[in-house]
Amino acid sequence: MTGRRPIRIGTRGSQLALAQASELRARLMAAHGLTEADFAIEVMSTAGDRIQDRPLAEVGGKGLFTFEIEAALLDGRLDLAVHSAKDVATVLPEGLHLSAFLPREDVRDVFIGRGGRRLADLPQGARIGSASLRRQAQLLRLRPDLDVVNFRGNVPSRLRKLEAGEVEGTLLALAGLKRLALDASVAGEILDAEDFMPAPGQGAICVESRSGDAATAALVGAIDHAPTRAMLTAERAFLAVLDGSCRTPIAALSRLDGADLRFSGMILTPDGARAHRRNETGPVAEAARLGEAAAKALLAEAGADFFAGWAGAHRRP
Ligand SMILES: NCc1[nH]cc(CCC(=O)O)c1CC(=O)O
Repeated sequence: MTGRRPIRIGTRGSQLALAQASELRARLMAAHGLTEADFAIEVMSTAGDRIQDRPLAEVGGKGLFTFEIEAALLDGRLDLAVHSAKDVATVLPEGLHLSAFLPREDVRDVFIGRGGRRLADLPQGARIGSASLRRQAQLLRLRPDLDVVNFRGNVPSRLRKLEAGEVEGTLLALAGLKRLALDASVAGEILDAEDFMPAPGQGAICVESRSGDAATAALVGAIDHAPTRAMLTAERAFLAVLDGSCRTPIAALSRLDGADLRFSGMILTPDGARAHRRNETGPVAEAARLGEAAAKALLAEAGADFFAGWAGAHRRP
């Protein structure tokens, strides 16, 4: 690649985003015999980074962490962008596609209690910080007495706020802690993914690029991880059906079992009082259909009144 302009990778500037960009670069270097000098990591600020004082739900979740980066891709200022798959909207801007998925990290959430406290040991009414409606709903389902308050900021700043006593506990994705090498030092309670379901896409990193850019597609296609792509295809199809219909908490879980994909999807009311879950199993090749089928079944099962009461509550990552 010597003599060519560097491959420009767009990313947000959080520590987690930079760790993800480094991971992508390392995989591309290994696959193609490239060096760091062949890449330029372009750090970009997004609306999601700048708006810290309001719940994401109020701001409107879709594309909040990706819009500026996608505009730079479309303008040709970037060759590719790296995102947490969880933050990527189901409908991409015209002209962009997800050209690769990296091997998925752990999908589970971790409860981090002040002083190492576990969820079951929290006092009545304890204040828990989370900006995620999905986590709020599942937490309240287990512990309706808890007081869930909005809690924004990147992973290290949330951990600092917890330590400072702003809240008694918080929930984070284990994947993020691992990528920041914080999983060993942060005493957390790893929650079983069956009992406390992850967000669609949680723990996966995806690469976005221009649909017509064959050179970039070939470059990143070499590191595309087929099992992760299959799981994400089911989860994003599930989300795509529900996104247009509701703004309630949404959780999903895919497991690969030989040639089969076992998909579970769940919708809840934000207070956790009602929840519907649906499982669909079928060939990996039908991943999208499994996710869609689960979503349609849930829409039918939950009924219009399930969604009506929560029209003002937006989905949050
Ligand atoms: N909503 C922000 C966000 N997007 C991706 C991750 C974590 C890493 C991942 O799920 O891949 C996080 C932080 C968190 O939920 O703890």
